Amino acid sequence: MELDFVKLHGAGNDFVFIDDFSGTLELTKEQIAWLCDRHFGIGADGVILVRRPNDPACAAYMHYINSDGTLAEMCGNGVRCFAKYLVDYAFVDPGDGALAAETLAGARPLTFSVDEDGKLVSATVDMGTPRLAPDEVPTTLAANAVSPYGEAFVLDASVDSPWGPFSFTCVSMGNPHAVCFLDDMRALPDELFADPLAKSLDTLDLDRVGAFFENHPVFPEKANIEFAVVQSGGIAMRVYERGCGETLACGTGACATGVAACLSGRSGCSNEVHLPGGVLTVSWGDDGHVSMRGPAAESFSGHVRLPL
Ligand SMILES: N[C@H](CCC[C@H](N)C(=O)O)C(=O)O
Repeated sequence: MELDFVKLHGAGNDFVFIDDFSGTLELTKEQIAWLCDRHFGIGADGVILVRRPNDPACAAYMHYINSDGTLAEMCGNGVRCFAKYLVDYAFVDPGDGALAAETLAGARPLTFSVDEDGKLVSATVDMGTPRLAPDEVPTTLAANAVSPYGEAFVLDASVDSPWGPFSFTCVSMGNPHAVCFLDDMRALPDELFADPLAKSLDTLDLDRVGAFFENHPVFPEKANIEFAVVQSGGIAMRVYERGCGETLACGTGACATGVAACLSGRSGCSNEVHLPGGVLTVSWGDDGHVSMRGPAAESFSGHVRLPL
């Protein structure tokens, strides 16, 4: 099988885009894994197929697949890159300044800005309303708090691990997220840090602790695991993504973390989220919707012959 592709990223969270408007492309898990392989393939956190929308109000349907071949309901950085693909490759007029993307989690309206060549540079996405009820995340952890909207939710609930207990606040942005605020890293065991004398979010061994909780039974559909520190200048965050491992950024994860920080009283409801790949601005508005703003960039395009 031979394919044309375009490689794009949002704050370093990167994707292989393939035009599948005919809706005929079926890729196996092995082919997805090969496309995402950073040594033998193109290299990406996921694959996004651009398909004809079911909702006529939407410009196109974004079919997002994690690098392990599993489907995900929503992808925030992916939506901004999706908008860039649609604008830059003439599916949408750059002058429109707005479009709606259809996803498995529903339509996601967005506005975008373009450069002097009419190429999209950033987008602000309406990420919808966070779902907090345990059965909507989903998690088997019991609700222990009530949100300002009267929703029972899981706040800083302790889950044990080989390295002691970690506390999670659970939020769905269409996909499941568990946010752990590292309020006191000194309490964590030295073995979890590359430099025990300088315990920090940056030196936390995410491949061990993230993988453990991604697959924990309290998350029946697995979960994206965020570790965050609320600081005066915003929220620092790293993410171990369901079906991908650590990524440089996660849009839905940044939204979930902003919502969790607000719900827990650690911050207000508008935050700059600082990730290894860049900064995303998230706001949980009075209308209950979360707005996410951030960049989108094209790395390269090409043609590939899949070996499988
Ligand atoms: N990186 C994506 C999230 C992908 C979520 C996926 N890993 C899942 O299984 O939910 C984002 O920017 O929102």
